[in-house]
Amino acid sequence: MWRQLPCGAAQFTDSRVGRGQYDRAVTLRLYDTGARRIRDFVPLVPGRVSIYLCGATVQAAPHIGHIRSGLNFDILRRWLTYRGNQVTLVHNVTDVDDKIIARSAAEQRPWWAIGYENERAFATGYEVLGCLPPSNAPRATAHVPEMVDMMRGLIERGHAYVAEGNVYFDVRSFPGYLELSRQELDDLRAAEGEVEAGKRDHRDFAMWKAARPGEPSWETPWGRGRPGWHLECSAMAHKYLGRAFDIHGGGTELVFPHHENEIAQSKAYGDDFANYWVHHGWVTMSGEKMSKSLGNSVLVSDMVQRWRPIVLRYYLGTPHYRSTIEYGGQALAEAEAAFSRIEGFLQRAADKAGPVEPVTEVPPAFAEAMDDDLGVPQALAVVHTTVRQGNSALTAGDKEAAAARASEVRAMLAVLGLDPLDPRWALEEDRGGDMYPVVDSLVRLALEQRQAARARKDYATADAIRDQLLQAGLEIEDTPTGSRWTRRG
Ligand SMILES: Nc1ncnc2c1ncn2[C@@H]1O[C@H](COP(=O)(O)OP(=O)(O)OP(=O)(O)O)[C@@H](O)[C@H]1O
Ligand SMILES: [Zn+2]
Repeated sequence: MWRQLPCGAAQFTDSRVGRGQYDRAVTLRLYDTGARRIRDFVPLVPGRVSIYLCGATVQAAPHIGHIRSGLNFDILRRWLTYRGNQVTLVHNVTDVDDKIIARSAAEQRPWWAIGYENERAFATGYEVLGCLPPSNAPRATAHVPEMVDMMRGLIERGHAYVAEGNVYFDVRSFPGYLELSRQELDDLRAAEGEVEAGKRDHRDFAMWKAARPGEPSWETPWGRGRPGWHLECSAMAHKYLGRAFDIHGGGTELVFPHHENEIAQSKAYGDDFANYWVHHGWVTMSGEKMSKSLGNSVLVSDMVQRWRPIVLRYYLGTPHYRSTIEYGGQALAEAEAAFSRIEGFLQRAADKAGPVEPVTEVPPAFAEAMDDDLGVPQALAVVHTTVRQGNSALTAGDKEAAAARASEVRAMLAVLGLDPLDPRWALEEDRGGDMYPVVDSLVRLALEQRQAARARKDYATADAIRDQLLQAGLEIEDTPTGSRWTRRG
């Protein structure tokens, strides 16, 4: 069952991941799409970092690509917090758009019911995978007055015009248009799709769409209508983060047109807008972007039935944020095996040396990797090296060294949101009720016995164990890295 988790379970406190002191020195370097290079990250206000992340269009439940987006920024946020910054993260919800309206008509259900149902599914998806809740998750439809203010300002300054109840942005009025994506206005073709009424130039874009019968609409000085996608982000970033903020993020496909159009609106309105543009790579399937509209979605709700959420987080959160993740079971099995090695060490260290708390400072090599454009793969290599050192210490009977390594591993994992001893992961047990961990350890025991029977070529016993597990309603999958179990059906 895909269960709603208890409210407030994921309340964020700085102390959970951030114990480092902010020393006003630049440590983090980030790839900025605007500059096309890695830049030193200097927040506008020392010790405070403001981030706007383009969020979900809530026409369907989240696939793992959507959650990767939230996860990448969750790790960035945790690292900035560790470095002593107070981070404000705004992650918007697009709760009205063409696809939501089309679905509402097809299913004969209110547009707002579809939006809210999926908004909850997104929030649960992020939470189940251990993302800290954003500082705010504003909905587009709750910010029509702010959008009207922005449109009024842009019309007064000659950057926008009204035509047949639509409000368009005049792209030729803003000289900086297309600087982010480095395109030439002359090369720009009209967007495909329906022709929009009253446009002066085919490249102008709609900020506001005139009402159509049967569709949701809001009152404006120019008649009833509904927001265009780009306007909501400019208006909400302005409202919650002010005239200028540090980082604007989203997937690479948003660079054009969405982020170009946001920049045009906000800057023409008088805002300085974002100081850094951070775009992440996709989760793909057969090389294509996983996408609700392409129908190649792997839903988070399905995935957590087959994989532990912490393993999914490891799988989705540890490749570099600018890389592509081609979805596949083999990589997931490898992620599970790699994560189990870390967990196994922490467990053995606790058995031998007693429970340990995370150290205050992560090892310097880990910090260096994280500072280098959020180099999570390199940082993770430091985790694995530390695990190996810890295992050697255990073998040598050096409890003190093993405990020290375990403390370091926990501190590094906390920054990545992957500390299995963090109470938040106890929520995982909700997947199968309170008995999940008990069942899991019993089934693992049975699988180990089956493995031992196979190793001594006692295939009758191995098969009997497998049959018993199948009869109990479990599915057993043999992978190169070991056997896994899931519940059937
Ligand atoms: N396959 C993917 N991999 C990584 N990030 C993705 C993927 N699909 C969407 N995102 C990101 O998720 C966030 C929310 O996206 P949104 O709901 O607008 O999805 P979308 O791109 O319209 O998805 P879809 O194509 O599935 O409808 C955006 O930052 C977007 O870049
Ligand atoms: Zn946006």
